[in-house]
Amino acid sequence: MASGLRTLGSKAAAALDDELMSSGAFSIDQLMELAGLAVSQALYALSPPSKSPNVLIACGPGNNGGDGLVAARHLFHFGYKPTMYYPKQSKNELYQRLRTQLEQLKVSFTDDFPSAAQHTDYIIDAIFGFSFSGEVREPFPAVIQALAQSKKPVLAVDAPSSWNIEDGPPCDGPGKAYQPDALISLTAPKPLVKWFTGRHFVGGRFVGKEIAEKYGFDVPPYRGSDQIVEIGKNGEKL
Ligand SMILES: NC(=O)C1=CN([C@@H]2O[C@H](COP(=O)(O)OP(=O)(O)OC[C@H]3O[C@@H](n4cnc5c(N)ncnc54)[C@H](O)[C@@H]3O)[C@@H](O)[C@H]2O)[C@H](O)CC1
Ligand SMILES: [K+]
Repeated sequence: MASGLRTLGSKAAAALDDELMSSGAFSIDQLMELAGLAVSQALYALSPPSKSPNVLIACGPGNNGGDGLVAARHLFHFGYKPTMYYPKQSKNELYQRLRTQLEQLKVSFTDDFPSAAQHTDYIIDAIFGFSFSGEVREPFPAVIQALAQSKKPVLAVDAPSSWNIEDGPPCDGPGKAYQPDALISLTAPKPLVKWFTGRHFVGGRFVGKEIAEKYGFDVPPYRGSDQIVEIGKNGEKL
């Protein structure tokens, strides 16, 4: 309860996703679009394009990476210049379409994350979310290392990548010293927020009170038409 809001563990988050996409009648495209839009709005709240025009977005192989691809498109339209690092690309049609949409906007892709990280203004970590487990596999250890050592601010999507969803930062390895500047939790904070010390947003506005109660978390106190809400250490709206 470090954020003051009740949290959602990794198994419950996956079960909720399944329910939203079965009896809830949502498609993954819809959920990912709202999640990615919320990520882009969190970055805008943290640092508008006039302050940090260049954004490097690291995307992993799953839906966390998909949120990063969607966020990049919105950020482009907000006036940022996104650069993508997306080393393990899924053959799934949804991800291919998200990539094509970026290519049509002439968004650039890089293979060298550590070098790109030195020449950007802001970094988005969309590598792993609530389905991450175990030790970080190649090619991501060097990326986590670069995130941990980054002098540029980092916004993590749903989880600081390499952190255990329930137990927080790993005891050793490249993620041990990783503490991003900001985090956007999607739908609800995960238990790892207990170890997180930066600015905390919640987004992914697609769940009503009834479902939230069933899964034991709170619908965040969104204001008006906002897709995100910043949460203080005691759960208050900032
Ligand atoms: N309801 C919501 O809030 C929604 C959130 N979304 C986002 O989806 C992710 C969860 O997505 P999922 O595809 O289940 O998993 P991940 O992206 O977290 O990762 C899976 C991916 O990573 C690989 N992997 C796992 N462990 C490791 C490891 N140790 N080393 C290397 N690779 C690893 C695994 O093989 C998979 O390929 C959630 O966090 C939100 O960001 C949805 O967009 C919308 C609904
Ligand atoms: K992440």
